[in-house]
Amino acid sequence: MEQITLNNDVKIPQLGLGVFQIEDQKVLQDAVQAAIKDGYRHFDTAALYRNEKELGQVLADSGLKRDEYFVTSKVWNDVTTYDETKAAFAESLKKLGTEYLDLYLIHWPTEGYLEKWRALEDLYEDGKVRAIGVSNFEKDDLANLLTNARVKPAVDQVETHPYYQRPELHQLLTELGIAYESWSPLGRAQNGALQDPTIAAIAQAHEKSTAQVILRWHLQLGEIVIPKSTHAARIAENSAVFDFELTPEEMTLIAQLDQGQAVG
Ligand SMILES: NC(=O)C1=CN([C@@H]2O[C@H](COP(=O)(O)OP(=O)(O)OC[C@H]3O[C@@H](n4cnc5c(N)ncnc54)[C@H](OP(=O)(O)O)[C@@H]3O)[C@@H](O)[C@H]2O)C=CC1
Ligand SMILES: O=C1CO[C@H](CO)[C@@H](O)[C@@H]1O
Repeated sequence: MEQITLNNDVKIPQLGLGVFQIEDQKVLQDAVQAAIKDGYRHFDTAALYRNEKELGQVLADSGLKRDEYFVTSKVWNDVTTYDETKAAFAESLKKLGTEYLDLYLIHWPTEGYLEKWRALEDLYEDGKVRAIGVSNFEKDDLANLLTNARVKPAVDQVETHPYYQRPELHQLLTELGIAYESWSPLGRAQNGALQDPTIAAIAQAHEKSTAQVILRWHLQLGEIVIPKSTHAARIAENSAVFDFELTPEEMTLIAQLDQGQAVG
């Protein structure tokens, strides 16, 4: 699995498994076990997803050593103070059954996010989390955070797919040295991108699926991606994206599909 080096030198596998909406223990177990077999070593959860305990259990039973996989969790919007953030982090660690997180994110820039960031900075400086970052932060939120931060976020996890490409945010994060992580990278399979004729033609040329072309496009833009699936065949398909390359012309054709349309 390819890795990206974050701005604090921590390495993150560029592709991971998102586990939003996988709450059933058996379904989660099957998905994560299938992913591990296919080489996934990066798992993206959140307090909101109500599956940290189940994910922690599968990882603990996987036979992988703790430093062989990367786990992200996120502090939800109902947490608004420094102390609540520390408590939420401790709760996530306990549920995940681990002594540290690889990446902890502020899920949305809602009430108290500067105070929440101070708690994340302290957790980071205490060695409880290897990298800290944000999610769903736009230009103004980032500017405000950076004015007040001691530690620069390592990552901004934001919605991105071919019909919602966000080139300006991409450029800004590149300039700031903050890694771009894409959520709903397949447009949640809801917006038609998986059936797009331009993407289908590119897929046919490479003997790949449209999902693989979309994920490859994200990877070639330097993004971290966390597609979600509960189906073993799709989990395998989504990880088989490191053995082909889109041409500059194909990247341009996909760039032209942007509609500025979010799904989340
Ligand atoms: N920070 C944030 O605010 C947010 C973060 N996230 C994170 O991002 C992850 C991914 O985003 P998500 O919203 O789940 O959307 P995705 O873009 O990953 O799409 C998931 C959907 O696509 C389907 N799918 C997956 N692979 C394929 C394939 N190869 N072919 C056809 N269909 C496929 C899945 O179905 P099936 O499972 O049936 O295979 C599911 O319905 C989440 O799990 C979560 O970790 C998501 C939303 C917000
Ligand atoms: O992580 C998340 C999963 O999706 C939800 C609905 O789009 C988001 O609100 C949330 O941020």
